[in-house]
Amino acid sequence: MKIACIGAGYVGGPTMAMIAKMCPDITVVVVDINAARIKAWNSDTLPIYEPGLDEVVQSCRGKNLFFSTEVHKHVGEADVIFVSVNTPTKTRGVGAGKAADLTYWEGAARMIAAVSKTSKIVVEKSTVPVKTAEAIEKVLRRNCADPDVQFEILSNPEFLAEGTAMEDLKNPDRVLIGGKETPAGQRAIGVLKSVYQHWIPEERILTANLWSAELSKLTANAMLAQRISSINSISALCEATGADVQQVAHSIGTDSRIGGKFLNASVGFGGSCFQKDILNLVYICETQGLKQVAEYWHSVVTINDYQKQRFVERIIEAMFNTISGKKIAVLGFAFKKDTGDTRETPAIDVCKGLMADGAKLCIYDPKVTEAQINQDLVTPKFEWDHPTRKEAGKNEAITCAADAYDACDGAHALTVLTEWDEFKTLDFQRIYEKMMKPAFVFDGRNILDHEALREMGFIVFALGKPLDPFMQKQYS
Ligand SMILES: NC(=O)c1ccc[n+]([C@@H]2O[C@H](COP(=O)([O-])OP(=O)(O)OC[C@H]3O[C@@H](n4cnc5c(N)ncnc54)[C@H](O)[C@@H]3O)[C@@H](O)[C@H]2O)c1
Ligand SMILES: O=c1ccn([C@@H]2O[C@H](COP(=O)(O)OP(=O)(O)O[C@H]3O[C@H](CO)[C@@H](O)[C@H](O)[C@H]3O)[C@@H](O)[C@H]2O)c(=O)[nH]1
Repeated sequence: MKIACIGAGYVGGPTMAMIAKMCPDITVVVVDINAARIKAWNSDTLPIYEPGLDEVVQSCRGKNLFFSTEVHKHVGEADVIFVSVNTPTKTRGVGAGKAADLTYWEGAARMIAAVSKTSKIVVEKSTVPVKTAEAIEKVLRRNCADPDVQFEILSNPEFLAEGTAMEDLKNPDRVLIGGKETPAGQRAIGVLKSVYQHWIPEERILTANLWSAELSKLTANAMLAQRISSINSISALCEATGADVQQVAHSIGTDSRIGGKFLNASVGFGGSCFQKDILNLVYICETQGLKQVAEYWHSVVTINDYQKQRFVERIIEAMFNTISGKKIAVLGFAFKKDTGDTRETPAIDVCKGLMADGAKLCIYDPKVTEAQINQDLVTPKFEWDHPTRKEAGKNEAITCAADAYDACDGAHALTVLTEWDEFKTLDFQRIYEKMMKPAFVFDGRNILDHEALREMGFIVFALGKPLDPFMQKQYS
C-alpha cells in the first residue's frame, strides 16, 4: 500500500511518521507546496519541535517515509490520501471571523481529482465543518476525467495535542473513522482500520457515520476548551472572594464524574485549534438557525478573551496604573510548554495589551525565535494560518533575551505566560536583586512558589489566588 499525505505540518508530519514507524510494509510520502518546509523535514533540523519526533523520523526517513514537493506524482500513485492542510478561520466575506476557510482543502481536492488515474480513499485529517465530505465528494467527482475512478471519503479526525503528539499517536485514547454506510464506504473503513490495527487495539478504533465523525472533532475541542473557560471564570471569582482556584479545581476534580484533567486555570487557552474550531461550531449553529446554541459556545471564547484582558489590567493596576516605558520581562511565548508553536498563544494578546500601554517587553522562550515573536505581534487576528501572509519587520517595543535572567535584568515586573519546567527552578533571589523595586511577579500559569517569592520581597499576583496584601491596598 502507498499512502500520500497532503500537508507536512504539525499533524501531517508526526502522524505520518508514526504510521511509517508502525507499518514497515507501507510506503508513506508526505507532500507539501511549501518547499522550505519539505527541505526542513529532510534535514537534521525538523520544521517543528515535538518530543520524540526526531527519533521516529530518523528511523524511517529514506526507508518507508519520504517528504517531497512532487505533489502530483505521489498523490497520483497513492491508494490512500490523507488531507492534512490548513482549515483556518475566514478573514473576509461571508462568515469572516468564524467560518472555516476551505480554500486549501478544496484546492487539494481539485488536485487529487486532476491527477487520479486509479481509485482512491481520501481521508479528511484536517478539522473540517460537518458535511464537508459531501462538498469534497462533489468536487472530486466533477473534476475527475475518468468515470471509472472511484473516490471513497473517510473522516479520520486527529486528536493529538502538541507537546505530547508522539505519545498521543503511539497510544491514543481512541482513533475515530467515519465513513458512508454503503458497502464501498464500509470497505474503505476496513482499509484504514487495517493501517491503525498495526499498533492500536481494535476496541480503541471507533467507527461512525461521516457526519458524526466530523462533528465529534469540533465537539471534543469545544468541550475541552469549555472546561478551561469554566475554571478560568471561577478564577476571577476566587480573586474577588479570597478562594483559591487550585483548591477548588482539586476539590471538584476528585468527583469522578467531573475528573481532574483540563482544570488548570491559566491566562487563557491558545493553540491553533480551540478558538478556530469553536468559532467554526458557532458559525455552523448560526447557519442552522440555532441561535441559543451558537451563543452558548461563543461564550467559551468570550471568557477566554476576558481572561487575557483581565490579566493585562491586573498588571497595569498593580503597577500604579502606569507601565509606560517600564521594562516587563515575558517568560514564555509558546501556547503551552514543550512546543515552539505560537499559533493563537495567549502571549500575543497579553503582549499587545501591555505594548498598547507603552511597556517595553523583553521576551524569552526556550523554543520560539525572535523572528517568530516579531511576526506574531504584528500579524492581524486570523491571518496567521494563511500560508500566503507577509513577513513582518522589527517591532521597536520588544527585545528578546537569550535566557530568563537576561530578560528580567532591570525589569519592573516579570510575567509567566507559558508553563515551561525550567521557569520553576530559576534562581529567583538572583533575579530579584537585578530587578527594579517593587519587583512584581505575575504568574499566568500558577507554576511558581508564590510564598517563597513573597519572602524574597516580590509582590506576587497569581491567577485565581487570594490577592497579595500589597495589591489589596491598591484595590481598597
Ligand atoms: N496542530 C494540531 O495540533 C492539530 C491537531 C488536530 C487537528 N488539527 C487540524 O489539522 C489541520 C492541519 O493542521 P496543522 O497544525 O498541521 O497545520 P499546518 O499549518 O502546520 O500544516 C498544514 C500544511 O498544509 C500545507 N498545504 C496547504 N495547502 C496545500 C496544498 N494544496 N497542497 C499541499 N500542501 C498544502 C501548508 O503549506 C502547510 O505546511 C487543520 O485542519 C487543524 O485544525 C491540528
Ligand atoms: O487545564 C488546562 C489545559 C490546557 N490549557 C491550555 O489550553 C491550550 C490547549 O492545550 P492542549 O489541548 O493541551 O493542546 P493542543 O495541542 O491545542 O490540543 C488540543 O487541540 C488539538 C487540535 O485540534 C486536539 O487534537 C487536541 O485533542 C486538543 O487537546 C493551551 O494553551 C494550554 O495551555 C489550560 O489553560 N488549562
